[in-house]
Amino acid sequence: MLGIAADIKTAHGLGVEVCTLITANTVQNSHQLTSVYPISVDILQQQADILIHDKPPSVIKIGLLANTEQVQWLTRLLTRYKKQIPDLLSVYDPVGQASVGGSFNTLTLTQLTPLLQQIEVITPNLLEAKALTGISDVINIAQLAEKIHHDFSITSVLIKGGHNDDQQNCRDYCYHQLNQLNKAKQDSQYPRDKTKTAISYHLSSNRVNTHYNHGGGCSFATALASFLAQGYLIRDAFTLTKAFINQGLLASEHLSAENGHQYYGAFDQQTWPSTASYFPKVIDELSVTYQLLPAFNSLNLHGKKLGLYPVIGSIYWLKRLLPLGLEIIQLRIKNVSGAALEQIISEAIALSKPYKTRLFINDYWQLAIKHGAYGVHIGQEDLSDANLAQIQQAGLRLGISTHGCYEFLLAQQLQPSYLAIGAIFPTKTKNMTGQIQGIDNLQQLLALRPQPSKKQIPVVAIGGINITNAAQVLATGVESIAVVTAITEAKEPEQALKQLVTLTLASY
Ligand SMILES: Cc1ncc(COP(=O)(O)OP(=O)(O)O)c(N)n1
Ligand SMILES: Cc1nc(C(=O)O)sc1CCOP(=O)(O)O
Ligand SMILES: [Mg+2]
Repeated sequence: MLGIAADIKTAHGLGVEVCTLITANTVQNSHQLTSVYPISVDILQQQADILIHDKPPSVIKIGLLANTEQVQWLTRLLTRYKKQIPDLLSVYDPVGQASVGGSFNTLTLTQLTPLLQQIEVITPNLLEAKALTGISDVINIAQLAEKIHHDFSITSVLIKGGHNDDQQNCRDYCYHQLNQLNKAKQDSQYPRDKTKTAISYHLSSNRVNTHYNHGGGCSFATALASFLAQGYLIRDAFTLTKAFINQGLLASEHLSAENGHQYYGAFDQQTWPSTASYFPKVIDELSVTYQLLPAFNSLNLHGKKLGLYPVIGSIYWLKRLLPLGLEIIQLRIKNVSGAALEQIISEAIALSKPYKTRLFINDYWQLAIKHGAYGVHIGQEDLSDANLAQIQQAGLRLGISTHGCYEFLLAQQLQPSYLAIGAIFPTKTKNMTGQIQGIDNLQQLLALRPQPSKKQIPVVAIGGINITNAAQVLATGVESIAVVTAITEAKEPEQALKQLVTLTLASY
């Protein structure tokens, strides 16, 4: 393995246990690589055999492979491990050329192919992507990524932007085939557009001017493997990885400048990236479509707090809750369509008019516009079908569901009236498999908002919240908690609502 120190520092910085198998001793510094001394596959086999008895890996990150014997050995090893550990993921950083010049190996594509066919995630830079495809003249990232996926059946192809021409921005690209990743955590919500079999997007950040980037490629792949090992979905793992890399590069920017960018130094692996400014801009179909859309109207709270946000499924519940003086309620109708649906929505909107309560309609944005609702709540699955420009022009407020940092950053760019984060805890109201955030993730996502001095979009937490755990959720600083069953299935709903309102107000 190349960059063994970088790998260990990265994984430990991110709270992941790591075992390393060294495939070669290299003679290199940050200026040059002079020799590579491969380790025999006999030794590697013995190490793998003994380590697997300690603890099975959840992710294997592969870096330098020095010769064909090692490639063949690893191909056999991965084939065997995958039978033993069905959820095992492998991340391959196709190390070939050293960033400081010189080659680590002379492997051909034909020799590498059987191994590539065992890989789930690959992280080439532009030069490596060209070598993997045999395309030397085209700089169409999408074409390169799709060819890598197609030729080797690799589920996720992440092409790093470090070698691109753009001097201002470093744009990394992800092509992700929608089948089994992350195997361990099936994602019930994705893709937004259910007809798609693959998604692609860019993550873009300002280019950082530092020469302290030696080992950055290893750190990228190991950070990605570390986030995947912790159960993050690929889009969130990739976003966190980009933030981790930005954080490390920015940490050395001043050192590099101080020495006049004269020599190279080691990439500075740090810990969990928790500052909003390290996180990239998400560029996908949705952000491109709506890049010029103005911000949605705010909730006009005039210093008041949003408080408890009941999400209810009938006119019966609406009539029961409207007189209770809440700032916000959502009507979430499921399994009704046609005229009956329109009747319910129009009646709900009419019923809410005499009250100060802001009524949001879930999903049915056209009916919400038609009948003049205060706002509409749109989930990730509905985002590609909804016409956000129409909602905005009609003056309706918009709430968007998010589950993880990729969706949160993207939704934040759309400047809705509020953002929802869920599911905080397991819930029986909706299938949220693979999307349970917990308190830690909620806190991490809240840190992705702009500094309090800038305009912050209110955040609502949802999913499995009840009287027992509400205080814990509110302690994170969310503006509101949204609940379904904590009210609708309570023995005494008004009493439960009152308790939740008290807890919410006490948290401000
Ligand atoms: C406040 C709030 N947050 C999230 C949701 C979930 O919306 P969505 O993802 O569209 O799922 P459904 O509610 O439509 O099943 C919500 N409704 N409200
Ligand atoms: C409707 C819904 N959306 C969620 C999300 O995370 O987007 S969680 C959820 C269910 C909320 O119901 P309860 O309060 O009964 O757990
Ligand atoms: Mg919805």
